[in-house]
Amino acid sequence: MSEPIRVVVTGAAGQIAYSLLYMIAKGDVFGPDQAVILHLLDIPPMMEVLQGVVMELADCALPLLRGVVPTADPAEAFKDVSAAFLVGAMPRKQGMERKDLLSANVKIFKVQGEALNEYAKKDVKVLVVGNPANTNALVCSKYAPSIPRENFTAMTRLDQNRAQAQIAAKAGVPVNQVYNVFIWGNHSSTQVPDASHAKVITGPNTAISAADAVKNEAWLLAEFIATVQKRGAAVIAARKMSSAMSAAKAAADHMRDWFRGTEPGKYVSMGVVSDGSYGAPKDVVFSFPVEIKNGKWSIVQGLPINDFYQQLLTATGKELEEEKAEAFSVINS
Ligand SMILES: NC(=O)c1ccc[n+]([C@@H]2O[C@H](COP(=O)([O-])OP(=O)(O)OC[C@H]3O[C@@H](n4cnc5c(N)ncnc54)[C@H](O)[C@@H]3O)[C@@H](O)[C@H]2O)c1
Ligand SMILES: O=C(O)C[C@H](O)C(=O)O
Repeated sequence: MSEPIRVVVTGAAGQIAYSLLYMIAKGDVFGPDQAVILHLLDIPPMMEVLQGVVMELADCALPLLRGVVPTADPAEAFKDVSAAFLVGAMPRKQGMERKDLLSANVKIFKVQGEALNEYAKKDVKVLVVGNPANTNALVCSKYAPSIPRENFTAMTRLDQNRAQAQIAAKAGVPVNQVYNVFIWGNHSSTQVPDASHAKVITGPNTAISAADAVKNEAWLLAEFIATVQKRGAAVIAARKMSSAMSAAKAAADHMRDWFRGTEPGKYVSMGVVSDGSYGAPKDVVFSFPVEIKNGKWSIVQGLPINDFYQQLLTATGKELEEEKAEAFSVINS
């Protein structure tokens, strides 16, 4: 058993954290041999609620959990952390787009970027979940210049998981038989769920394309894309609250793969600071298919993209550039 690592979860008294903390503390993310000390950040009015979460974590009697630090102080929360789940932010309500949260949330990520810069380990891996996640991740990275930009990522894994589940249901196979469906661009309704490279496992050493498995190309190009793009809104309409259990699972998947790597030939979606690959605008946080080895992600290069998807990629990239401009005008106002 190695030394415990310190992991911060912000918004620790909120909905997503309620599921996520358990997954981290029981070893789903950093593995069964990695002990953790959880730092729980929330705002001062939530400290009493947070005490209830602390009690429940103790009552789970989890052997990997070696300490819990509940706090409203970013300096204490980010001190010496190796991983940061930035969840704390306002969720959208029915009828809103995620970018409508920019003015409420973006300043949180400036403050937390500064705190990461000052107090976290220099190799900290940061996952931004709070919406609008891509642009918040970009802001956070800008205010943490001493930490490499590739250490700041935004969550599009929930969209990928949704896409995988849709294809599995349509093909009539368990979800783990579907791979290489991924998400391009923004975690917004312009995101591009792309099944054109997806495969469905049909036997011990055989796989076919998702198109052959679902036998319905028109569905893959229209209803599938729209369902995944609008799934967050559909959950809000039904639950009257935004997704939480599935968001926590996706955050755990994202950080697990980042720390522990991806299987050869199997790609995952991550919002990362764009280098302009596939014609995406540079210097926005854009979701790409990535492979991960030794704790480092790299964008999968050379995938053929047809005109249909290329146009969608251009639109989601444009939205990210607009969000970026708005975010910095809010911060500078
Ligand atoms: N990227 C994704 O796929 C995805 C999925 C689901 C939800 N989200 C987003 O995640 C965020 C959190 O959702 P939730 O359902 O847990 O919301 P929630 O309202 O249940 O919890 C948010 C928590 O954050 C806390 N908080 C607010 N400001 C803070 C700050 N400055 N520092 C620390 N904590 C702070 C709040 O007090 C609250 O306890 C929302 O922005 C939501 O839209 C993103
Ligand atoms: O849709 C939302 O506002 C929450 C989250 O981003 C989601 O995709 O479920």
